[in-house]
Amino acid sequence: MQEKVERIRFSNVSMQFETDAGLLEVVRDMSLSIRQGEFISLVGPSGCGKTTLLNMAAGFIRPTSGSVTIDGKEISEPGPDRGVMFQEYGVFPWLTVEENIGFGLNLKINKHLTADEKKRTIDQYLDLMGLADFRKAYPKTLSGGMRQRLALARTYAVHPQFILMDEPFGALDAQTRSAMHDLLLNVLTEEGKTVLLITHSVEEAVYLSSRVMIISARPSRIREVVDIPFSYPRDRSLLSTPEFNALRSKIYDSVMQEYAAQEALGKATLQ
Ligand SMILES: Nc1ncnc2c1ncn2[C@@H]1O[C@H](COP(=O)(O)OP(=O)(O)OP(=O)(O)O)[C@@H](O)[C@H]1O
Repeated sequence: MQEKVERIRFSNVSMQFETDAGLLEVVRDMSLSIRQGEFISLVGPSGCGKTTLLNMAAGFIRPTSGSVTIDGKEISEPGPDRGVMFQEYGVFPWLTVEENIGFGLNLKINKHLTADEKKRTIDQYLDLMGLADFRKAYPKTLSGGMRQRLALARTYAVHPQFILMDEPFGALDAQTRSAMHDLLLNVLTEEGKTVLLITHSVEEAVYLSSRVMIISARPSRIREVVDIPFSYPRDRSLLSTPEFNALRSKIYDSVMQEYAAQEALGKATLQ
């Protein structure tokens, strides 16, 4: 099999934050690489530094030491090659559905697009996400699942090469969450994106990812990288196979050990 090219690389990354209680060491000497077309999930205890890592890849913050690069070039700021999606704040409440999808298309970076091309892209994503009947609606009138579909459409419409997602489905009910997983997998299979996802759901991580990285308690390092051997496209029948359940249990056990370590750390800090 041909080796896929490396796109994002964390090299010996450390991160410390100044806090009222002193210096907080969040990430210690972490190295990891993400290859073209991979779907990587980060799982680990709350507060271990997952969002901090994603923020570095997004270009929102820079590490205290070490480097984070895309195609060998140091990331120094956010860029249109990276679409970022959070649990909340994924959509602008003051814009309609179609204006939200069109937002990124109207930025300076896309000034080469004609009005016709923008409209076609907006229509395409309205259809793909099942939002065509709501194009003039404002986000507050949509359900949680529809808002997340809109956030996904907005992220996708500008065709980023990388999708960085921080617990994007955390607030959704189980059914909507499942529907979003399958929608995401469909779109990804069509467009071959490289994805970094943070999730607290081990099942979600195993179902969606090609590799799952288990992050340790603080100061975080990579405890384990688990290859997920199931081919794409995937469907929900995978969830009831013994292979899926074995991987889920194995990862869950590792994550729970790190949760216990993080909790002990919290108690030690409180003493
Ligand atoms: N700008 C900052 N200044 C000070 N401390 C920070 C800052 N950003 C993050 N932290 C601290 O760094 C630690 C890691 O935070 P981070 O949000 O990366 O964790 P996480 O693994 O994503 O957590 P969760 O799973 O709960 O979202 C936390 O203790 C947090 O309080």
